[in-house]
Amino acid sequence: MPTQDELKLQAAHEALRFIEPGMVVGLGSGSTATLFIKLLGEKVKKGLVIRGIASSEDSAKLGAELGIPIIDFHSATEIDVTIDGADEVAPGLALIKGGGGKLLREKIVASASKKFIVVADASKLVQTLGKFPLPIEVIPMAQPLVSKKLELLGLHSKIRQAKDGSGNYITDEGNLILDCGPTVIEDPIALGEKISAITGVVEHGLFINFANLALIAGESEVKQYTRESQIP
Ligand SMILES: O=C[C@H](O)[C@H](O)[C@H](O)COP(=O)(O)O
Repeated sequence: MPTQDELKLQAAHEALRFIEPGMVVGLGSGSTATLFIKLLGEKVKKGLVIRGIASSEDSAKLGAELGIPIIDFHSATEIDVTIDGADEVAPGLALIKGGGGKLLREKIVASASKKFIVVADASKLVQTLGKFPLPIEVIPMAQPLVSKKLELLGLHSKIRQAKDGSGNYITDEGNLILDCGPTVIEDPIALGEKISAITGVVEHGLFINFANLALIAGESEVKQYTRESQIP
């Protein structure tokens, strides 16, 4: 049986089929998107001409190291296709993202993308979002207020800590991440609107109506899911 890392690699590999010469490609963040960036870097070394817009400092650095020309929204305001990972993929291709803390720039990149393709292994498929704690990016000064208001929505939040033990995790934009739940998110659109209405919230990790396609690697194959697909 393939390992989870092997499955992630298979999904990332499948995404290469959607890249054409001359495209502006959105570079996602996280372990699966990183595998895709590495594969894309190999193609660029062999002569593929594309430009990348990165969804995090990490992905920008990696892309540049691999020889992918990294541009920003001053050079192009439209992205042909973005390849990114997800923490949960539910029916309708409703997603939770932000497990790696990059949700804000990821959502900006997704919002500028003509096509947004999720790459993941089958463990990310769920019927209902929320088992993975929902990440919310908040302005540091507002955190206690935001946490209190999230409680009123039934969301118990914790400030994310940096993995190296240096204290609070700080995003690329200098903010905090609150991880909320686990919970059961029956109506992600309604919940997203309520969270966004809290002053001090910068962005949340619910990505609804962003993804057009998901490439999900299971034991025997990489399956394509659209918004109409049943999630097994
Ligand atoms: O902030 C991180 C991103 O949203 C990632 O794309 C997400 O957490 C999935 O990451 P991974 O591919 O490592 O499971």
